[in-house]
Amino acid sequence: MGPVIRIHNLSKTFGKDGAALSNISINVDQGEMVGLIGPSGSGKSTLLRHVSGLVKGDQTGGGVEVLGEPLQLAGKLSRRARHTRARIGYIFQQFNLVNRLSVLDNVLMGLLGRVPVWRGTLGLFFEQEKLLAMESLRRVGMDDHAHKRASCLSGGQQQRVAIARALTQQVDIILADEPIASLDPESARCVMDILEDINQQDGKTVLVTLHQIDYAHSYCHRILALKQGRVHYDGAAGELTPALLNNIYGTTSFNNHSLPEPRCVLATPVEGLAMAQ
Ligand SMILES: Nc1ncnc2c1ncn2[C@@H]1O[C@H](COP(=O)(O)OP(=O)(O)OP(=O)(O)O)[C@@H](O)[C@H]1O
Repeated sequence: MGPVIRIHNLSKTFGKDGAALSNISINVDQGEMVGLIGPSGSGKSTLLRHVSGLVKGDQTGGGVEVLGEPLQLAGKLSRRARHTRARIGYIFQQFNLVNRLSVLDNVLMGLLGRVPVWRGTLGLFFEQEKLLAMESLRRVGMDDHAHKRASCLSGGQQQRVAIARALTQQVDIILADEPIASLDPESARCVMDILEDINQQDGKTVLVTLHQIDYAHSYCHRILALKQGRVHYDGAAGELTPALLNNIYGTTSFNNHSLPEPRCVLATPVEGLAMAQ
Protein backbone atom coordinates (compact mmCIF):
# COMPACT_ATOMS: atom_id res chain seq x y z
CA MET A 1 0.00 0.00 0.00
CA GLY A 2 1.25 3.51 -0.82
CA PRO A 3 1.22 6.47 1.51
CA VAL A 4 -2.03 7.07 3.42
CA ILE A 5 -1.27 10.80 3.56
CA ARG A 6 0.26 12.44 0.52
CA ILE A 7 0.87 16.17 0.65
CA HIS A 8 2.33 17.67 -2.51
CA ASN A 9 3.50 21.24 -3.07
CA LEU A 10 1.03 22.56 -0.51
CA SER A 11 1.16 26.27 0.32
CA LYS A 12 -1.09 28.42 2.46
CA THR A 13 -1.14 32.18 2.73
CA PHE A 14 -3.45 33.91 5.21
CA GLY A 15 -4.28 37.41 3.89
CA LYS A 16 -1.26 39.70 3.80
CA ASP A 17 0.49 37.85 6.63
CA GLY A 18 2.86 35.91 4.37
CA ALA A 19 3.01 32.15 3.88
CA ALA A 20 2.00 29.93 6.81
CA LEU A 21 2.97 26.91 4.69
CA SER A 22 5.43 27.02 1.78
CA ASN A 23 5.51 24.28 -0.79
CA ILE A 24 5.18 21.36 1.63
CA SER A 25 5.60 17.85 0.22
CA ILE A 26 5.36 14.91 2.63
CA ASN A 27 4.26 11.28 2.46
CA VAL A 28 3.12 9.33 5.52
CA ASP A 29 2.78 5.55 5.25
CA GLN A 30 0.18 3.40 6.93
CA GLY A 31 1.10 2.53 10.50
CA GLU A 32 3.58 5.34 11.03
CA MET A 33 3.54 7.39 14.22
CA VAL A 34 4.91 10.78 13.26
CA GLY A 35 5.68 13.65 15.60
CA LEU A 36 5.24 17.11 14.11
CA ILE A 37 7.39 19.64 15.95
CA GLY A 38 8.57 23.20 15.42
CA PRO A 39 8.47 26.59 17.09
CA SER A 40 5.24 28.41 17.75
CA GLY A 41 3.81 29.77 14.51
CA SER A 42 5.82 27.39 12.31
CA GLY A 43 2.63 25.98 10.75
CA LYS A 44 2.03 22.68 12.58
CA SER A 45 -1.69 23.18 13.30
CA THR A 46 -2.25 24.72 9.86
CA LEU A 47 -0.70 21.65 8.23
CA LEU A 48 -2.82 19.27 10.31
CA ARG A 49 -5.99 21.22 9.44
CA HIS A 50 -5.17 20.88 5.74
CA VAL A 51 -4.79 17.11 6.13
CA SER A 52 -8.22 16.95 7.76
CA GLY A 53 -9.79 19.19 5.12
CA LEU A 54 -10.73 21.86 7.68
CA VAL A 55 -8.65 24.43 5.78
CA LYS A 56 -8.07 24.78 2.04
CA GLY A 57 -4.64 25.49 0.58
CA ASP A 58 -3.71 28.25 -1.86
CA GLN A 59 -5.18 28.09 -5.37
CA THR A 60 -1.73 28.15 -6.94
CA GLY A 61 -1.55 24.37 -6.95
CA GLY A 62 -0.61 21.57 -4.63
CA GLY A 63 -2.93 19.42 -2.61
CA VAL A 64 -3.55 16.60 -0.18
CA GLU A 65 -4.53 12.98 -0.83
CA VAL A 66 -5.71 10.83 2.04
CA LEU A 67 -6.20 7.07 1.93
CA GLY A 68 -5.68 7.07 -1.82
CA GLU A 69 -8.36 9.68 -2.51
CA PRO A 70 -7.90 13.35 -3.36
CA LEU A 71 -9.00 15.49 -0.40
CA GLN A 72 -8.11 18.88 -1.76
CA LEU A 73 -6.34 20.29 -4.78
CA ALA A 74 -5.45 23.89 -5.69
CA GLY A 75 -7.65 25.39 -2.99
CA LYS A 76 -10.72 23.21 -3.65
CA LEU A 77 -12.05 20.34 -1.59
CA SER A 78 -12.83 17.22 -3.58
CA ARG A 79 -16.44 16.06 -3.92
CA ARG A 80 -15.68 13.04 -1.76
CA ALA A 81 -13.95 15.09 0.96
CA ARG A 82 -16.76 14.44 3.46
CA HIS A 83 -16.46 10.69 2.93
CA THR A 84 -12.67 10.79 3.34
CA ARG A 85 -12.89 13.00 6.43
CA ALA A 86 -15.09 10.41 8.13
CA ARG A 87 -12.05 8.13 8.13
CA ILE A 88 -9.89 10.70 9.95
CA GLY A 89 -10.09 11.26 13.71
CA TYR A 90 -9.08 14.68 15.00
CA ILE A 91 -7.94 15.11 18.60
CA PHE A 92 -7.87 18.70 19.83
CA GLN A 93 -5.80 20.26 22.61
CA GLN A 94 -9.03 21.31 24.35
CA PHE A 95 -10.76 17.90 23.88
CA ASN A 96 -13.95 19.28 22.20
CA LEU A 97 -16.40 17.21 24.22
CA VAL A 98 -19.99 18.33 24.81
CA ASN A 99 -19.88 19.10 28.53
CA ARG A 100 -23.59 18.64 29.25
CA LEU A 101 -23.67 15.14 27.68
CA SER A 102 -22.57 11.90 29.33
CA VAL A 103 -19.21 10.36 28.52
CA LEU A 104 -20.98 7.55 26.61
CA ASP A 105 -23.07 9.97 24.55
CA ASN A 106 -19.94 11.90 23.65
CA VAL A 107 -18.27 8.72 22.46
CA LEU A 108 -21.37 7.71 20.47
CA MET A 109 -21.00 10.99 18.58
CA GLY A 110 -18.12 9.30 16.80
CA LEU A 111 -20.81 7.34 14.93
CA LEU A 112 -22.61 10.42 13.56
CA GLY A 113 -20.95 10.11 10.15
CA ARG A 114 -22.07 6.47 9.87
CA VAL A 115 -25.69 6.41 11.04
CA PRO A 116 -28.70 8.07 9.34
CA VAL A 117 -28.97 11.76 10.25
CA TRP A 118 -32.38 11.30 11.93
CA ARG A 119 -31.02 8.61 14.27
CA GLY A 120 -27.98 10.68 15.17
CA THR A 121 -30.12 13.77 15.80
CA LEU A 122 -32.44 11.85 18.11
CA GLY A 123 -29.51 10.07 19.76
CA LEU A 124 -30.99 6.66 18.91
CA PHE A 125 -28.21 4.12 18.85
CA PHE A 126 -28.48 0.33 18.59
CA GLU A 127 -27.22 -1.94 21.37
CA GLN A 128 -24.31 -3.03 19.19
CA GLU A 129 -23.28 0.59 18.66
CA LYS A 130 -23.37 1.21 22.41
CA LEU A 131 -21.25 -1.90 22.94
CA LEU A 132 -18.72 -0.55 20.44
CA ALA A 133 -18.61 2.77 22.32
CA MET A 134 -18.20 0.96 25.65
CA GLU A 135 -15.39 -1.15 24.21
CA SER A 136 -13.64 2.05 23.05
CA LEU A 137 -14.02 3.48 26.56
CA ARG A 138 -12.61 0.27 28.04
CA ARG A 139 -9.65 0.57 25.69
CA VAL A 140 -8.74 3.99 27.13
CA GLY A 141 -9.55 2.94 30.71
CA MET A 142 -12.66 5.11 30.99
CA ASP A 143 -15.53 2.57 30.94
CA ASP A 144 -16.22 3.10 34.65
CA HIS A 145 -17.01 6.75 33.89
CA ALA A 146 -19.44 6.11 30.99
CA HIS A 147 -22.50 7.60 32.69
CA LYS A 148 -20.85 10.67 34.21
CA ARG A 149 -21.25 14.08 32.64
CA ALA A 150 -18.22 15.00 30.53
CA SER A 151 -17.84 18.22 32.53
CA CYS A 152 -17.04 16.18 35.67
CA LEU A 153 -13.84 14.75 34.19
CA SER A 154 -10.26 15.97 34.52
CA GLY A 155 -8.43 17.18 31.41
CA GLY A 156 -6.54 13.92 31.00
CA GLN A 157 -9.77 11.90 31.33
CA GLN A 158 -11.50 14.14 28.78
CA GLN A 159 -8.68 13.60 26.33
CA ARG A 160 -8.99 9.81 26.78
CA VAL A 161 -12.71 10.10 26.05
CA ALA A 162 -11.93 12.14 22.91
CA ILE A 163 -9.65 9.30 21.78
CA ALA A 164 -12.43 6.77 22.53
CA ARG A 165 -14.73 8.85 20.30
CA ALA A 166 -12.20 8.56 17.45
CA LEU A 167 -11.95 4.78 18.06
CA THR A 168 -15.75 4.50 17.86
CA GLN A 169 -15.62 6.48 14.62
CA GLN A 170 -13.44 3.58 13.37
CA VAL A 171 -10.97 5.91 11.73
CA ASP A 172 -7.89 4.90 9.78
CA ILE A 173 -5.85 7.97 10.67
CA ILE A 174 -5.59 9.97 13.88
CA LEU A 175 -4.51 13.60 13.72
CA ALA A 176 -3.78 14.94 17.19
CA ASP A 177 -3.10 18.66 17.60
CA GLU A 178 -1.13 19.22 20.80
CA PRO A 179 -3.14 16.56 22.66
CA ILE A 180 -1.04 16.84 25.82
CA ALA A 181 -0.33 20.57 25.88
CA SER A 182 -2.68 21.27 28.79
CA LEU A 183 -2.08 18.06 30.77
CA ASP A 184 0.08 17.24 33.78
CA PRO A 185 3.03 14.88 33.07
CA GLU A 186 1.26 11.72 34.28
CA SER A 187 -1.90 12.40 32.23
CA ALA A 188 0.28 13.34 29.26
CA ARG A 189 2.16 10.05 29.50
CA CYS A 190 -1.12 8.14 29.73
CA VAL A 191 -2.54 9.85 26.60
CA MET A 192 0.68 9.22 24.66
CA ASP A 193 0.68 5.56 25.80
CA ILE A 194 -2.86 5.19 24.44
CA LEU A 195 -1.94 6.78 21.09
CA GLU A 196 1.10 4.50 20.90
CA ASP A 197 -1.04 1.46 21.69
CA ILE A 198 -3.56 2.34 18.97
CA ASN A 199 -0.68 2.82 16.55
CA GLN A 200 1.11 -0.41 17.42
CA GLN A 201 -1.82 -2.76 18.11
CA ASP A 202 -4.30 -1.50 15.51
CA GLY A 203 -1.84 -0.22 12.92
CA LYS A 204 -3.57 3.17 12.81
CA THR A 205 -1.51 6.00 11.40
CA VAL A 206 -0.91 8.77 13.94
CA LEU A 207 0.27 12.30 13.14
CA VAL A 208 0.69 14.29 16.34
CA THR A 209 1.88 17.84 16.92
CA LEU A 210 3.88 18.26 20.10
CA HIS A 211 5.68 21.06 21.89
CA GLN A 212 7.30 18.60 24.29
CA ILE A 213 10.33 17.39 22.34
CA ASP A 214 11.07 14.64 24.88
CA TYR A 215 7.63 13.07 24.24
CA ALA A 216 8.00 13.40 20.46
CA HIS A 217 11.46 11.89 20.68
CA SER A 218 10.48 8.92 22.80
CA TYR A 219 7.06 8.03 21.33
CA CYS A 220 7.31 8.81 17.61
CA HIS A 221 9.10 6.70 15.01
CA ARG A 222 9.61 9.67 12.78
CA ILE A 223 9.93 13.38 13.40
CA LEU A 224 8.87 16.13 11.03
CA ALA A 225 10.05 19.58 12.02
CA LEU A 226 8.60 22.73 10.53
CA LYS A 227 10.27 26.09 10.64
CA GLN A 228 8.62 29.17 9.12
CA GLY A 229 6.18 27.04 7.16
CA ARG A 230 8.79 24.77 5.59
CA VAL A 231 9.90 21.21 6.33
CA HIS A 232 13.22 21.62 8.12
CA TYR A 233 13.82 18.02 9.20
CA ASP A 234 12.19 14.73 8.25
CA GLY A 235 13.73 11.66 9.75
CA ALA A 236 14.13 9.18 12.56
CA ALA A 237 13.74 10.34 16.15
CA GLY A 238 17.11 8.77 16.94
CA GLU A 239 18.84 10.99 14.39
CA LEU A 240 17.51 14.17 15.96
CA THR A 241 20.52 15.79 17.58
CA PRO A 242 20.67 18.70 20.03
CA ALA A 243 22.40 20.73 17.28
CA LEU A 244 19.47 20.12 14.90
CA LEU A 245 16.97 21.06 17.60
CA ASN A 246 18.89 24.22 18.47
CA ASN A 247 18.80 25.14 14.80
CA ILE A 248 15.07 24.41 14.46
CA TYR A 249 14.11 26.36 17.60
CA GLY A 250 16.74 29.08 17.30
CA THR A 251 18.10 28.36 20.75
CA THR A 252 21.15 26.92 22.47
CA SER A 253 19.27 25.16 25.25
CA PHE A 254 19.25 21.60 23.86
CA ASN A 255 22.14 19.37 24.86
CA ASN A 256 22.91 15.65 25.09
CA HIS A 257 20.90 15.36 28.31
CA SER A 258 17.73 16.88 26.80
CA LEU A 259 16.62 13.84 24.84
CA PRO A 260 15.50 10.46 26.18
CA GLU A 261 16.21 7.26 24.28
CA PRO A 262 13.60 6.66 21.55
CA ARG A 263 11.25 3.81 22.55
CA CYS A 264 11.12 2.57 18.98
CA VAL A 265 13.13 2.88 15.80
CA LEU A 266 12.09 3.32 12.19
CA ALA A 267 11.55 -0.02 10.47
CA THR A 268 12.79 1.44 7.22
CA PRO A 269 14.74 4.66 7.05
CA VAL A 270 12.98 7.66 5.55
CA GLU A 271 14.58 8.81 2.33
CA GLY A 272 16.69 11.92 2.59
CA LEU A 273 17.24 11.79 6.33
CA ALA A 274 18.76 15.16 6.73
CA MET A 275 17.96 18.66 7.61
CA ALA A 276 16.59 20.55 4.62
CA GLN A 277 18.97 23.17 3.25
N1 LIG B 1 -6.99 31.49 10.60
C1 LIG B 1 -5.85 32.16 10.50
N2 LIG B 1 -5.84 33.44 10.04
C2 LIG B 1 -4.69 34.12 9.89
N3 LIG B 1 -3.47 33.63 10.19
C3 LIG B 1 -3.42 32.37 10.66
C4 LIG B 1 -4.60 31.57 10.84
N4 LIG B 1 -4.23 30.35 11.31
C5 LIG B 1 -2.88 30.38 11.43
N5 LIG B 1 -2.40 31.59 11.04
C6 LIG B 1 -0.99 31.99 11.01
O1 LIG B 1 -0.28 30.94 10.38
C7 LIG B 1 1.00 30.75 11.02
C8 LIG B 1 1.12 29.30 11.49
O2 LIG B 1 0.19 29.12 12.57
P1 LIG B 1 -0.03 27.70 13.26
O3 LIG B 1 -1.09 27.87 14.27
O4 LIG B 1 -0.23 26.67 12.22
O5 LIG B 1 1.38 27.46 13.93
P2 LIG B 1 1.78 26.37 15.02
O6 LIG B 1 3.13 25.87 14.61
O7 LIG B 1 0.70 25.35 15.15
O8 LIG B 1 1.87 27.26 16.32
P3 LIG B 1 1.63 26.84 17.86
O9 LIG B 1 2.68 25.84 18.18
O10 LIG B 1 1.79 28.12 18.59
O11 LIG B 1 0.23 26.28 17.94
C9 LIG B 1 1.06 31.78 12.15
O12 LIG B 1 1.77 32.91 11.68
C10 LIG B 1 -0.38 32.12 12.40
O13 LIG B 1 -0.50 33.44 12.88
